[in-house]
This record gives sequence, C-alpha cells and structure tokens, in this order.
Amino acid sequence: MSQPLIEMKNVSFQYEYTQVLKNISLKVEEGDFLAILGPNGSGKSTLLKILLGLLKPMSGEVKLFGQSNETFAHREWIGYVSQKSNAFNSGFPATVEEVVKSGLTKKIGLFKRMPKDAKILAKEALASVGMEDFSSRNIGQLSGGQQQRVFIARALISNPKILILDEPTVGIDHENVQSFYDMLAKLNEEQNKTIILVTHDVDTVSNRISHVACLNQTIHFHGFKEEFESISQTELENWYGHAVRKIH
Ligand SMILES: Nc1ncnc2c1ncn2[C@@H]1O[C@H](COP(=O)(O)OP(=O)(O)OP(=O)(O)O)[C@@H](O)[C@H]1O
Repeated sequence: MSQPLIEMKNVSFQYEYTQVLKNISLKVEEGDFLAILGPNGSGKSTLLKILLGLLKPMSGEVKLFGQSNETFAHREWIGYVSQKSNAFNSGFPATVEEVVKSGLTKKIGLFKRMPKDAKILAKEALASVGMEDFSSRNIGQLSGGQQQRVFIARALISNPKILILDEPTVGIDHENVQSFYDMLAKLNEEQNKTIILVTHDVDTVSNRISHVACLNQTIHFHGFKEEFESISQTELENWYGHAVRKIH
C-alpha cells in the first residue's frame, strides 16, 4: 500500500491554558474525501492549522507525504480555503480572475511576475468549479456560494494534491449544498484531489464523501462513510455532548 498523504500520531495541542487536542492519530490516504465533524470549539480548525504547519503540536508527530511537517518543503501541494474567505463586500475592487490568479503567489513568490499562462490557468481552475463564465465579474458581487467556488479555484490554480476546506458550506443556500458537494466529488474523482473538509454540522455531510472523522478533543470515530452511518444517534450525541440531527 502507498504511504498516507497525511499521518498524525498522538498529536496533542493546547493554547496557553486550554487543552484542545488530545492524542490525535489520523491517516489520510490518496483519493480520500474526508469530512471532519465536531461541535463548536472541538478543535477542528486547530487541527487544520497544525496540518498546514501554522501551529506546532506540543507532542506527537505529523507527517505530510511521508516527510516531517517541520521540514516539509512542498506547501504548494496543499491548497487551503479558510473559514471566512468568502466574506467580501460588494465594493471590493478585484475581479474573479484576479482573485484566482493571486493563488499563484504561493508557487511563484509574492513579487515575481505572473507566468504568461496565468490567464489560461485561471480559466481552467474556474472551469473545474463551474465558474468559467464569471471571470470578469467583481468578486464582491457574487453570492456566498459563488465566492466559495472562486476561492476553491484560487486554491486549485497551483495544482495542489490535497484540498483542505474549513466549513465550505457555510453561507451556501440549502438547495445549493448538494451541487457544491457534487462539484467537490468531481474534483476528487476526475482530478484525483484528496479532499479534507471541516464542518460542525452533521446535516451537511453528503453522500459524496468517502470518510468521516468525528472530533471532540479526541478522535471518537474515523472510518468509511458507510460505517459512520451505522452509528446510533445516541452514541453520536454522547460524543458531541448535545443533540444532533443525522440525515442520510
Ligand atoms: N488563538 C487562540 N487562543 C486561545 N484559544 C483559542 C485560540 N483559537 C482557538 N482557541 C480555542 O480552542 C478551542 C478550539 O477552537 P477551534 O477553532 O479549533 O474549534 P472548532 O472546532 O474549529 O470550532 P468552530 O466549529 O466553532 O469553528 C476553542 O475552545 C477555542 O476557544
């Protein structure tokens, strides 16, 4: 079997006085489409920040593509869309194409010239999220869901192997959540992107994902979507510490 793209072993983390993650062990294999579920404050964003190398765990080990996270030199292999990236107001002076192209700075450096094919790359990235007709539109004039897609295109322009999304369905109308997941599933299946997304809402877990991890300081469950579906409501609520609605 090939090596996991992400491997966390016994990772613990605390902010000053708050213990947030305890002994987290988690493997993500190439091609996985993983949803990390957990209530507010359960440590989901913190876990992502550790994977992105933005926070250093107090103990434990994190490996990316078989290399230690501390010395990992290919950050461009990991595309990230943060929680509040789709919060532009309508006057923000940038076109969709400009926003997507700005995703190349990670690869080429902040003050280098854009490559000649940047326009083509932006077009391709926008096409893969179904937004090719919006390139000259002002980013602030798009809906929350459309902005979210543009930010995914911005992450995709540097051709990452893994896409990490923090609560991507927040701000998307209920009717459009399924087509958003369909778009992600296409990236997963047709472009072989490994996808990790965080959500605190059990309702939003779609039938398009392959794996689920339930986090509340520790990992309470990690396995295939089908195994997750066989967990009882009571068991799930015990982990969460409050009532949850589980919809298949
Ligand atoms: N910079 C920080 N300094 C101190 N405490 C923090 C900091 N960031 C987060 N925390 C605390 O760490 C805990 C976990 O936060 P985190 O943002 O990882 O949770 P989350 O599961 O992503 O929550 P949500 O679903 O609300 O986004 C919370 O108790 C939070 O208050």
